[in-house]
Amino acid sequence: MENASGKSVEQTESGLEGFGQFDSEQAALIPGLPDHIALFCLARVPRKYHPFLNCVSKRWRELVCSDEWHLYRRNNCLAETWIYALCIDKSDQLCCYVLDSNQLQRGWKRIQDLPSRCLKRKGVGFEVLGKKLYLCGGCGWIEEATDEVYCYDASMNTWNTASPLSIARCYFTYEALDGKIYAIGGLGSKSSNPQSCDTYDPLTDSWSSSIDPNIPPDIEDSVVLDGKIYVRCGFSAVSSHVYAVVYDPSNGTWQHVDADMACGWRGPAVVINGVLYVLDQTSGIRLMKWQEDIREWVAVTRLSPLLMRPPCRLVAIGKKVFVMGKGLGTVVFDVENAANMDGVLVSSSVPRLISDDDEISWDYIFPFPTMEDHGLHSSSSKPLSDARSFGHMDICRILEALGGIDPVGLDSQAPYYEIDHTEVNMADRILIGEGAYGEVYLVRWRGTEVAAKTIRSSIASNQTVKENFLKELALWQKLRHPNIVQFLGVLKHPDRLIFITEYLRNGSLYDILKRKGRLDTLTAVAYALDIARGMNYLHQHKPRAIIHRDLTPRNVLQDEAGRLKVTDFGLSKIAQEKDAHGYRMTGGTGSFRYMAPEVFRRESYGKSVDVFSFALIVHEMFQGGPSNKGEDPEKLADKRAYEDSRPSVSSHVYPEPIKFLFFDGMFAMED
Ligand SMILES: Nc1ncnc2c1ncn2[C@@H]1O[C@H](COP(=O)(O)OP(=O)(O)OP(=O)(O)O)[C@@H](O)[C@H]1O
Repeated sequence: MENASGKSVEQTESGLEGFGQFDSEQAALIPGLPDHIALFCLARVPRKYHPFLNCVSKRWRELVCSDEWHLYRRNNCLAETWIYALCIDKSDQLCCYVLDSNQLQRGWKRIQDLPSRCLKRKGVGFEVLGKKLYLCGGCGWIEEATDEVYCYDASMNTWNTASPLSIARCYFTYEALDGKIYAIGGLGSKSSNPQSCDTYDPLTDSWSSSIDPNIPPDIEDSVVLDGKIYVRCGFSAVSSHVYAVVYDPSNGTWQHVDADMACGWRGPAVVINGVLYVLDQTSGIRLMKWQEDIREWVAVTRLSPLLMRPPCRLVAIGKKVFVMGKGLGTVVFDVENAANMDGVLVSSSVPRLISDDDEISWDYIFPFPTMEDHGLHSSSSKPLSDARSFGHMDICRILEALGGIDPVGLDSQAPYYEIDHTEVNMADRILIGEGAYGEVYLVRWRGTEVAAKTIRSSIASNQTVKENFLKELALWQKLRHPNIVQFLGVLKHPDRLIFITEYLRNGSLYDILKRKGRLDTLTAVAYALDIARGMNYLHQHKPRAIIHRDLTPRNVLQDEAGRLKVTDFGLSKIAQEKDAHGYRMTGGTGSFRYMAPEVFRRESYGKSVDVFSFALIVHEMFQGGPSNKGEDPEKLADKRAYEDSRPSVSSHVYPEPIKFLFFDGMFAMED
């Protein structure tokens, strides 16, 4: 595979020849098109849609995950670079964030957990080669430096172990150059000599080591310039000066860097168009440039401390400089424009993370799928999942034959759409209300007001209840209808079960009826139609109808435009579980009032139970209050279940068709 990738650099420089190997014998990538034309088109699909491509067929997945695809996109300037940042979070554990440099508005996203063995490490190396991210060495408070290396394959979204470093080291510097990783200097374990350089060759998955007395142990930073690795060292290494050494891989020599260059190199560095830029944070934050012709450091611009919180680090992509401060607050500017600007730099920026993590290291790679992509795009939109959910069995068969996958199917291992809990600031939550399952809060997510529904730990701690609940949410997340409250995701929280839906600021139909009493006919009919459309959508769901089971005015919410939307159909599953465990359903909040007889009798039931509840809600809208208002809801449900009692219908309150609707609903025995 790696050999093939080396070869395909040359093959694909000029065009699509590198994909010739895909042509033979297999079914066409796109039926009716030669593969090289299909590839020409597919490679131009933006990065954010690759997870969708991944799911169309096995062959498309193999293509998107291949080195050839990666190289082709890079060689044709189609690649979209993502920046990876290694941070230490509040609990003192390593974590990794990623930023899509073309979509800054999406902000930093946390990627899949790092290998558990290295979570507590410090001084690790973090470097990129191709589409792989390497996490090397490091040490812990009680753990000596290690030689372990882990490799993250961004196209597969997996971590694996790679060949260990030649010697254990931590707090070293690392650079990628000519397709190899160099791990330089740092501190070692008691038995190892870190005054050496380890070189990793991905073609052989092996490290080779060379010792040189010029390699300093106290390394601050490094950068690749003119095909050489420049390493900046701390103050204390030799006398009281900052000094730097340079490694030339062409002859394997280490030399000291001239003092004029070394003394002005006072911070993280990047190279843009062969010019060295340094972020000097010793007084304010200034971007300096090394002007080789006059051999001087020249100030390019300065950054407002209001924009950034030092310590800052730098990454360059093309002519763009990304400056990351504390909590990954990020400022981006074009270095050419910055040079023409006087004074404080104004630029685009990415807000810092709420968790205020301290970043310690980062790098960037050319993009391949990451956890964020899978999390954001995959679950609700997999072609096979969609085809199944809409009952297009013939399309399912085609997709299955081509190796399509269904991550949201009922038997799926990844049934719900996760939202990183750091994206929602629960500290600023506003309590909207409380139901049988927990509190509902108004919170902000990605700049939008959303409702966060918390599930009491007494309910969510039951594993069966939780699993059923997540299964229901997996179903809900696929639904889209103007009269259905939009489910947005489950908050990935270590010890809470919280899910996010759209926020409907006008409250529930229960609130409306309480406020207004009896509704005029036009409004009541409009509301009834809204509910009916939403319910019809649920009942028409394929391959199985979704039955609400707990349709009440409290579970019908109104948006700002006055449209009603049905919610909480997933929760009826929990109610079942609660019943099974001896809990009451939602009696306290009045569900008994709208409960169909067969549900009360705990018989098997179908869509008609929702029709029953719907009829009672319609009745209530015309009547101006719940039927049999004074009666105890549970006794009422009992009477309806065992004595066939039904609310009375006064002829003057209802228009004739509504009266029929009401009777049909109340006495509907079959679906
Ligand atoms: N998406 C939402 N947008 C705005 N308000 C909401 C949203 N979801 C729920 N609420 C409000 O929060 C309160 C509690 O809702 P919740 O669904 O937890 O309980 P309920 O429906 O009142 O009762 P039950 O738990 O018995 O169904 C209600 O007043 C409801 O109007």
